[in-house]
Formats: sequence, C-alpha cells, structure tokens
Amino acid sequence: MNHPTTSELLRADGIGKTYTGEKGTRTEAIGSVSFTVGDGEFVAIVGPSGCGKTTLLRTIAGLLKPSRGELTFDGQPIRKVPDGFGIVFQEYNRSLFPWLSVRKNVEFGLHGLSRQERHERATESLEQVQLSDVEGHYPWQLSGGMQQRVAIARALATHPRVLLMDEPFASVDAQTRIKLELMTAKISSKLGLTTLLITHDIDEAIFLADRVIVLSARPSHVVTEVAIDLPRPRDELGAKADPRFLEYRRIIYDAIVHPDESGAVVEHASAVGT
Ligand SMILES: Nc1ncnc2c1ncn2[C@@H]1O[C@H](COP(=O)(O)OP(=O)(O)OP(=O)(O)O)[C@@H](O)[C@H]1O
Repeated sequence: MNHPTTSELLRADGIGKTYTGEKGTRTEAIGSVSFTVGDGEFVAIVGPSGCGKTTLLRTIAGLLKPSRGELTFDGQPIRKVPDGFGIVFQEYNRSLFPWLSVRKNVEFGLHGLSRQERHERATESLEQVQLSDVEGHYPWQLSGGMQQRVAIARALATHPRVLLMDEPFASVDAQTRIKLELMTAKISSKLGLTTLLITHDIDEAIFLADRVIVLSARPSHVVTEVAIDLPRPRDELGAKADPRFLEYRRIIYDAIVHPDESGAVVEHASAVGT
C-alpha cells in the first residue's frame, strides 16, 4: 500500500538560492523551485550533478537562508531547523562523534528529555536500525553502512515528523546500499514518516518514493514530477522487474537528459495531479 497523502506538510514556493563569493562572484544554484510534500508521503528529488540538490535540502532544513521564495512546515515559515525535522547527511563519518559510543551518539541532541527517556529513545531507534548489539562500540569500529545506520538512528530518536536525507547511501558499497534502502523503506512505512530524499540515483528514487521530483541543471527548476504507483512493501528484484518501474526510469532519465523535451515546467505539485 502506498503511503497516505492526507494533507500538505511541507511547501516550497519559488525557492531560489544564489551564492555570493568573497570577490562578489555570484552562483545561481537554485533558480526557482516549487513543490509540496504531503503528511506521510515519501518524496525523492533527483537531478543532474551540481544542480543544487544539497543546497535545496539544506535550505528546506533551515540550515541555509533562501535568496528568494517561501518555505513552510505545517503552515509555519521555516527560519531555522524546525523541531520535528530529522536530518541524515551523506558524510556519516563527519556527522558522528568518534569519541562517543554508538548509544551516546544517538542520545546526543535529545535535549529536554530525562535520562531515562533518552535511554529509551536510543534503545528503540537502535532496534529500528538493528544495531542494538553494538551500542557500546565507537563509530570508527563499525563499517560505513553501520555508521550510516547510527546516523539514521540518531535522527529517528528525535521522533521526527519529517526525515530529510541527503544522498544518505552514496558512500557505501552497492550491496550495503540495497540493504539500507530496504531498511529505510521499512522504517518509513512503519512509522508513517514524511520523508524527503535527495539522490542522484534514479532507481533508488523510484524504489523508495511515492513521488519523484526531477530538477533541471543549474539554476534548477522542477522539470517534472512522477507519481510512483508500485505496491508496497517493495522488494528490490520484484519492483525493478515491474514494467512500470522501467517506464518510470525512462521518463525520469529523459527528463534529466532532455529536460526541454519533457513538457512544460511544473511549478506546483498540484499541477501534475499526483
Ligand atoms: N557555499 C557555496 N558557495 C558558493 N557556491 C556553492 C556553495 N555550495 C554550493 N555551491 C555551488 O552551487 C551549485 C550547486 O551545488 P550543490 O552541492 O547544491 O549541488 P548538488 O546537486 O548537490 O551537487 P552533486 O550532485 O554534485 O552533489 C554548484 O555549482 C556549487 O559549486
């Protein structure tokens, strides 16, 4: 079953970002991007290298100020990282503290909770990513895939309403990547998490998402959006053998490689009748 898309939780309205360098050089990373994400929906954003995907995610997360446009979370403007956002970055080795155990890394950042609550949250989220048995280890004693699972557990421990993921599986080997994708799909479905995934991998986007948003090259705009009508739970081999999977791959590939032939620029998710 696909995730329910009951009400809008995130909205980007004409978001743009222009970086200004030290010598006044300007890089227009994001031209104008608009989309919405429904409560409980899994949305993937794909686009060519350098089109501003990371910039967009950091902007949505409240870590970067947009140069133009408006972002809202549950109807409220995003000015800083909102409570209720969990973020997972590509560089797990830079986001984990090497001097803290796996458990302490997961508990880190759980402000305002009692010691017992922090302990319970960490126990629960380490179970979700199947790392309970290494909670006393240090990150550098774990494989790359396990370290990324710690980073995911840390995000889950905050009980986020929205999980933002920036190329989370780009730095692990292909087999680990498949396992992490399956784990993410399972957790996201089970918790009904609203998830926004940035990836350059078209297959990953189709396999995981309810909807894929395709960005153009820099300065980026939305080229098209594709609703992914594949049953859940999905398994890698079954989903990828489905003729619809191949058709989605073709549409998205064409939109990235030949954006001008993909039809009109889509300004709002609602415009594509997803
Ligand atoms: N802090 C910065 N200052 C100036 N320019 C930047 C900065 N960060 C990113 N850029 C530029 O903005 C553009 C978009 O970069 P960004 O990393 O967001 O793209 P991306 O789609 O995530 O790239 P990739 O697919 O290679 O990961 C690039 O031209 C990049 O050089």
